[in-house]
This record gives sequence, structure tokens and C-alpha cells, in this order.
Amino acid sequence: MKRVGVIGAGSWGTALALLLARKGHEVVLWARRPVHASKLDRSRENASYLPGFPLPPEMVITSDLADVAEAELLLVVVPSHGLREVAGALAPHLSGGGPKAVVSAAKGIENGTLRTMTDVLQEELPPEAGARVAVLSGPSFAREVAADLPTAVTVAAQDHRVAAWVQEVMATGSFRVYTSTDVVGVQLGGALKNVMAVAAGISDGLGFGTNTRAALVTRGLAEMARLGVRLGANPLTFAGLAGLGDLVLTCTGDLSRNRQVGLRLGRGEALQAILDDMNMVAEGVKTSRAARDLAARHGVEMPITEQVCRVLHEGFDPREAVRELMLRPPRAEAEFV
Ligand SMILES: NC(=O)C1=CN([C@@H]2O[C@H](COP(=O)(O)OP(=O)(O)OC[C@H]3O[C@@H](n4cnc5c(N)ncnc54)[C@H](O)[C@@H]3O)[C@@H](O)[C@H]2O)C=CC1
Ligand SMILES: O=C(CO)COP(=O)(O)O
Repeated sequence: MKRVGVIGAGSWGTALALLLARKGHEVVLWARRPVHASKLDRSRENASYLPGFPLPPEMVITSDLADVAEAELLLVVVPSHGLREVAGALAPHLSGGGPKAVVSAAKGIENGTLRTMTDVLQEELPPEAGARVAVLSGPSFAREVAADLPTAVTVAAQDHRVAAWVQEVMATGSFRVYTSTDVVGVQLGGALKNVMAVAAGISDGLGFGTNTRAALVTRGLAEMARLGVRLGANPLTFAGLAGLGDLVLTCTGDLSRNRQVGLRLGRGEALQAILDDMNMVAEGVKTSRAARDLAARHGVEMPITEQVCRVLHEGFDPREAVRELMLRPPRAEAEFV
């Protein structure tokens, strides 16, 4: 049994906390808002983000980061735009030896700095904790993990021993954990697939067919891998759980919030109205900008990302965006860079 701290009580943090508590670990779940923490504690259910799954009585709920200071495993599961602030607030509590692993389960790229989530953790945490940073990604809807449905994910860390330790602590008969040392590829896969899920949703919302969606998934994967390889990722990572696996899940699965944003845009709703109506995060909205900036910085072509960005942030007509994608200059399929 290990002491585990889960930082972030949205749907994914709550599902991971449940998984680990059911495995017999001692779990402390941190919610940012004290009022949310006391509601969770009283009702023993996360009605706002993951209704229908009772939290076991032994799970400690808190809004004080000091309560996770003793954890051996720390999972950071807040939306990517809030991760730096939370990591900065966590840092002073980790002044001792610190946890054996700090795992980001967020899927995004920081806007402006264009840093990955493990970069942000390494910048904000004390060096001992920063050296034990990992990332968890892959096709894993929170509700399905909470329902104990068979799921497979990847944990990547620079130091293989860190990833292997996290694998041992987290794996169950219904939650299979693979390891990787491709920290960049696993994170880019998780972040960029959200942009493609918006694109696939738009296509379906416009009434296009399964041909169109399959083309978006495949060419989306090509541009994700193109950027990844330029940034030092292993191209095979994009054929794995954190690449193709999560891409297929969120481009086709209606539980995806990013896909839902796309579907509603395609049907003609305005982005702000959609976001106002959702109490959850759709990371692809912000990541589309960061991905476009990253691609520009490294001279990588990402035509689908570019069009998603225009539709989301510049009011560009989605039908026109698809037309532009179809009329791009002809090229060979397998050109990688
Ligand atoms: N829900 C899912 O199925 C999965 C989500 N993820 C990733 O996990 C991360 C967290 O997402 P969810 O748990 O789904 O979010 P959610 O939308 O269910 O809940 C968001 C949570 O973050 C909190 N929050 C909002 N702004 C914040 C800020 N600035 N700082 C700190 N906390 C803030 C909210 O109070 C709430 O507890 C995202 O990066 C998401 O892409 C990854 C895999 C699966
Ligand atoms: O990342 C996810 C599943 O792997 C969740 O996707 P959404 O954020 O689009 O719901």
C-alpha cells in the first residue's frame, strides 16, 4: 500500500483517485476550491464532474496542499492552463525528500511558453521532485475508468525506473499500464489529439461522412507525428496508446468533450456559447493555439491544426476550412517532414 496524492478533483482526478483507492492505496484527493472539497467530503460523490461513483469513506478529501506533502506518488490532474500555478503552490510543501514520482495526467501545452506539462513541473518543483516527473496518457475516458472497464495507458519518464514504479503502483486487472521513456512523444500525443478531436467533431457536425472522419484521423496523426519527431519524439509513440489510441478514442467517442465542442461548432453554435454551457474543460480549444505556435516556431506544417485554430479563434467558416484542406497542393502521402 502506498500513500498517493491526487491533485485535481475534476472528472479525471476523481476517476484516478477511485482507481487507486480501490487498489488499496491510501488516497488524498485535493480540490482547488474549499467549497468543492467540503461538498465532496459531505456527499462522498463528485456530482459536478463524475456523478454516480461513490467515494470510499477512507479517501481523504482536502483543499490544503500540505495534506499531500507526504505522498509517495503524486498525480497532478488539473487543466493544463492551471498546472503552473498549482505546481508553484505545491513546491514549498515538497522540501523534504519529496515523492518517488510526480505524474502529470493533464493533456495540454502551455499557451505562451509552449512548454509541456512535465517541463512546467520541472520548472516549478524542487529539483529532487523535478527529477522524478512522469506523464500518464492514453485512451482513458474518466467515466469508463471509474466504471472499471478494461483500459490501457502509457506512463513515460526519462528515468525508466520511475515509469516502472508508477506502473507497479497504478496497474490493476482492468487498468493496464505500459511504460515508455518518450516523455515528449507521449505528451504531444495526448495534447494534439484534442485538436484533432475538435476537427473530427466539426466534420461530423457538418454532416460529413465516415470517409471524412477517417481522413482527418489519419492525416491528423501524420501532422502530430511530424511535429513530435521535430521535437525529438520517437515516431512509434504516435502509433501507440498515447498517439493513435487516444486519437481514435476522442475522434470517435461521444464522451469526448473536445469532440462535443467540434460537433456543436459544426452544427452552427458559437464557441463562446458552447464553452459557457460546459462545466468541464476542452483542452483542444487552447491547445490549438499553442500547437500552431509550436509548429510555426519549428517550421512544421500542421494544416488541420491551422484550420481548427481559424475556426475556433478567428470565426472562420468550418465548411470553408474543409474546402481549403481538400484543395491544398497535391503531395505524396508518406513525406514525413
Ligand atoms: N476527463 C477525462 O476523461 C480525461 C481528462 N484528462 C485530462 O485531465 C486534465 C483535467 O481534466 P478533467 O479532470 O477532465 O477536468 P474537468 O473539466 O472534469 O474538471 C476540471 C477541474 O479542474 C479545476 N480547475 C479549473 N480551472 C483550474 C485552474 N486554473 N487551476 C486548478 N484547477 C482548476 C476545476 O475546479 C475542476 O475540478 C485535463 O488536462 C484533461 O485533458 C486526461 C484523460 C482523461
Ligand atoms: O483524453 C481523454 C480520454 O483519453 C478525454 O478526452 P476529452 O478531454 O476530449 O473528453
